[in-house]
Amino acid sequence: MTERLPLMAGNWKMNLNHLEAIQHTQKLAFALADKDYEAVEVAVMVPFTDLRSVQTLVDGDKLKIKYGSQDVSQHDSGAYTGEISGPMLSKLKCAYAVIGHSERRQYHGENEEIVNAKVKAAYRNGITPILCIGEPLEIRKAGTHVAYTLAQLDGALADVPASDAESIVVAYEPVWAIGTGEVATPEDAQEVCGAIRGRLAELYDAELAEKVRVLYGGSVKSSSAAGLMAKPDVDGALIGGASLDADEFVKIVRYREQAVG
Ligand SMILES: O=C[C@H](O)COP(=O)(O)O
Repeated sequence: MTERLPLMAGNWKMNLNHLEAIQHTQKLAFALADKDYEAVEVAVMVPFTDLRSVQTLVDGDKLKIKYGSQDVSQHDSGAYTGEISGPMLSKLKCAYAVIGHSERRQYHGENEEIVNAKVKAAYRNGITPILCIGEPLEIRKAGTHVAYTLAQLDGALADVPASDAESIVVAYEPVWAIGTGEVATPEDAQEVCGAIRGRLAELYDAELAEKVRVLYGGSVKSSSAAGLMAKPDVDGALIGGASLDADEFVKIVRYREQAVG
């Protein structure tokens, strides 16, 4: 079985201006030790306006923390006012781009076709997508959450070759758990993360599916991280609110030191 290095990715959402971003990243860099990075990959997904500041810090101080954007345009250049392209992000050495976050789907009308085009734009520019999928509350209540989430996965990966898909990060983020304080149980997370891995094996092959990291996101805190991470198909977390508190984020990175609760 492939060893998957867990990924703890903070999604700052629309928080922290570039000065605050510098302060926050320095705090993380100061708190995290080499041994933390050996056990876990640590990343921050920051607002576009913070990227240059974070890049300068990471490059200048040779920090091991990775960074990326929260979106990417499906187009590489042109008359798309307000958009930020893959080549721009790759010039800033972004390792990752969050794609298809439920807030983008809800507030910016991103559908499967757009998400699929954005996944391809990221790969075209050497950026690894953190693809977000997950069901809203009414779908969970109807009991069709696995099928719903897998359909989102199918749509996002349409015509994406295995040579690209093998590096994708998939984040299962049930919408009802995002920013609500209502974290999914480890069993809920495992059910869908396991199904995602199963579908990757069907779409590609078992070897690829074993390599891909599947994260859970939705109200993750240091008190819930260890329990989620104990599940075999949960390979990390996409952390919103708790990633804005450096001490709490570091505790999540060090989930192995926390009780399984
Ligand atoms: O991308 C992160 C998720 O939307 C989770 O956010 P949250 O941890 O604030 O619930």
